[in-house]
Amino acid sequence: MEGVDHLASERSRAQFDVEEMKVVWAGSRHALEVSDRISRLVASDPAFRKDNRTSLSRKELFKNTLRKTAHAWKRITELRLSEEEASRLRFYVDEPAFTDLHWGMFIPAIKGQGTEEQLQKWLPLAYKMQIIGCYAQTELGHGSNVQGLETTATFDPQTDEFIIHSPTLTSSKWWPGGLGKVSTHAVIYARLIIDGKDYGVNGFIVQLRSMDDHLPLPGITVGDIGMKFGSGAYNTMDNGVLRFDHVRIPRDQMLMRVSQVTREGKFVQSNVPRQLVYGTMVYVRQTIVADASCALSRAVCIATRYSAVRRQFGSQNGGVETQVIDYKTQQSRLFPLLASAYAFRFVGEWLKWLYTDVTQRLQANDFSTLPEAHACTAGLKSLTTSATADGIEECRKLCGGHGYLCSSGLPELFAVYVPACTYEGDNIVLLLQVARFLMKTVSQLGSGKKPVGTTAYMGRVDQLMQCHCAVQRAEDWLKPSVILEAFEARSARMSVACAQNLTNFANPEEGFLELSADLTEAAVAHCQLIVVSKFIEKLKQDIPGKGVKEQLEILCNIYALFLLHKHLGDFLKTGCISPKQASLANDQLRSLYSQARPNAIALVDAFDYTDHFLGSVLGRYDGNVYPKLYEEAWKDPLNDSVVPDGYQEYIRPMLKQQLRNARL
Ligand SMILES: CCCCCCCC/C=C\CCCCCCCCCCC/C=C/C(=O)SCCNC(=O)CCNC(=O)[C@H](O)C(C)(C)COP(=O)(O)OP(=O)(O)OC[C@H]1O[C@@H](n2cnc3c(N)ncnc32)[C@H](O)[C@@H]1OP(=O)(O)O
Ligand SMILES: Cc1cc2nc3c(=O)[nH]c(=O)nc-3n(C[C@H](O)[C@H](O)[C@H](O)COP(=O)(O)OP(=O)(O)OC[C@H]3O[C@@H](n4cnc5c(N)ncnc54)[C@H](O)[C@@H]3O)c2cc1C
Repeated sequence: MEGVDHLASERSRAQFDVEEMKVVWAGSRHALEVSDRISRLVASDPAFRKDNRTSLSRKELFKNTLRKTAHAWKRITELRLSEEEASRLRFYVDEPAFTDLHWGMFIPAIKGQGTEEQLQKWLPLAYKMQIIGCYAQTELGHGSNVQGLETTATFDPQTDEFIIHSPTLTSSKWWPGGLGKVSTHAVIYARLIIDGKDYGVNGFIVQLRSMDDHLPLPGITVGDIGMKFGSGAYNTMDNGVLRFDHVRIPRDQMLMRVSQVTREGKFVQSNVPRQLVYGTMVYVRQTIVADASCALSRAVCIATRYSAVRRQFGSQNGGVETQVIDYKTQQSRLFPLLASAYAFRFVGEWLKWLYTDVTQRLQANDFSTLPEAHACTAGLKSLTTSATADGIEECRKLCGGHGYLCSSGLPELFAVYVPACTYEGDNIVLLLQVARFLMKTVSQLGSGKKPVGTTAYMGRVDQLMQCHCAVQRAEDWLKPSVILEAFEARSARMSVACAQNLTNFANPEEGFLELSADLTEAAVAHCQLIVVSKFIEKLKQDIPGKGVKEQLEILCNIYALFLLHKHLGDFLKTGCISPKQASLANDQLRSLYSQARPNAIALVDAFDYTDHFLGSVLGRYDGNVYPKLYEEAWKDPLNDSVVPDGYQEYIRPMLKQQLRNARL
């Protein structure tokens, strides 16, 4: 029935103020106003229609994306949208495009690694989109191992130029988004060679295409790398391949904030750490954490609404069947994901603060917090994207068969999201970076150097190695101090165990390789502690609105106790809790699910997603699922004709043949 809210009775059961929860989710009243206004602007503009994506060919899909980005840019300039509004518009348009790399990596790379003069020259052009850029780091042969890149930038003192060259097939740039068909420029990463000496990987601005006719410049071969996972999905993006044949660029197109090459060909290292060449990745990893909460909340919103609509079994005497959301198994799969979406939101907010803080310090030549910023962005990027990709797939299963239909929105969401586990650093490679940081922290404990920031708890290692969990009743698991101590003890004990095992190897690098699987588990434990502790910190803030804080407390406890249940092996093996305490945690978790149940629909309404953005028949706000699913099926191009194309050629002859055989 059109216009009827099938989820109204669910909404009436909510025990908190949904409008105030929307403010908490958005981050502020102002952010909610902007987000709400822009989401409606996008949803009401037919140019941003997206329900036909999965049936378009690659060429149509790509052209459609070009049309949408041009329209988006027109609206941004016509309406004079602020950076915040423009970025919300990009979010609600919900389509990966070359503009992501232009705004998200090309501009930040120049900003972070360029000198003042370089910023003044390139940024105005890029901001007005008079040039379009991408971030070309990865090559066919090397992605994770940035130090292994092969593209060369050889200084020619005669002409004051660099010669950019791809010496091997494996040195071809491979993957950069926006490179294949659109970008006119790129920040490319290449080995700096002066007078035969290799000075390692640096960034260079290179023009790729003519500004007159868009043709590649001499010496440049560029194209798209081909179809990717899923229909629609990330295929709106022109991930590209690029080869250089001795392409010359002026010397001042090397990004020279970190290192410089003088007119005489002298290499000069600034007083900033070399690692700043990797700065753009730190920036993007931080944005990816915030984005994880968006992708996960979207899947959870669909699965929660559908779970309240869907009924199976349990009918007594012809009465209504049970809503599947009332099954404890459904709750134990769904509610931890709901809690994770909120947890990732808050850790994302905190990470943004950390990133801003480290950037300000870098500007003042204080590099002390850079290793922590790298470890946190790498680790949390890894943790949140892995959990989100798995969570989206779990939401698909939570929707049963209908979740497999493209009209559920979940297959495309998964296909677009899952490369986040790989891009901006493979998740395992990034966890190993965290592990390195943790091992360094543990090794310095005896030196009197006090760990700070997210590793401050390691400073209490003696106490954490011996403490006994105080839980005696299930309710004790609701105390933040109890949860924190259990997570800190588990993380400290796992790191210390790894550090002790490493001492059994004569060569520490060999030991690190041999123990790398254990090390990634220690890194996960540390990152989970960060997420739990930031959720707990969030709850210490003043949070207005009837029942809002109480609901967040329930979600925080679900998140922590769900992790404890999932990683019980770690907690028991390290002796942080006893089997009896584990079973009390489980009892508490079941009780928390019951408390979350009446609020589930309102908790996903608080994400404030429009039906346009959700793009899901199952997740519709009004819960009117069945008529819409039925309607949607008839829109499939296969249903354009009752008898399919191909009947005459393939089906009819087969049927006739069977008939002839039967007569013989
Ligand atoms: C609709 C139209 C709208 C119109 C427009 C509207 C406006 C829109 C506005 C906004 C839109 C914005 C949208 C943004 C969206 C962004 C989209 C993102 C899409 C993502 C696409 C993907 C891109 C990529 O993938 S780029 C390539 C990424 N590559 C990697 O991540 C490679 C991974 N490898 C590495 O990072 C490193 O090599 C390493 C970490 C593995 C290190 O390797 P290793 O060799 O061991 O170490 P080494 O290099 O020797 O380093 C030694 C020490 O340095 C430390 N270190 C390493 N990395 C860092 C770092 N990043 N920072 C600081 N320190 C670092 C390392 O720990 C070592 O330290 P130690 O103390 O010596 O141990
Ligand atoms: C959709 C998408 C968009 C992208 N966009 C861009 C872009 O715009 N610009 C750009 O420059 N790049 C881009 N990339 C490339 C991306 O950054 C790399 O693919 C990524 O960094 C992983 O590197 P790799 O492909 O070399 O993986 P590999 O390193 O080859 O990984 C293969 C396997 O080896 C394992 N492995 C590797 N090293 C280690 C180790 N030291 N220890 C243990 N295991 C290890 C990994 O865990 C993985 O299982 C994009 C990639 C994708 C998928």
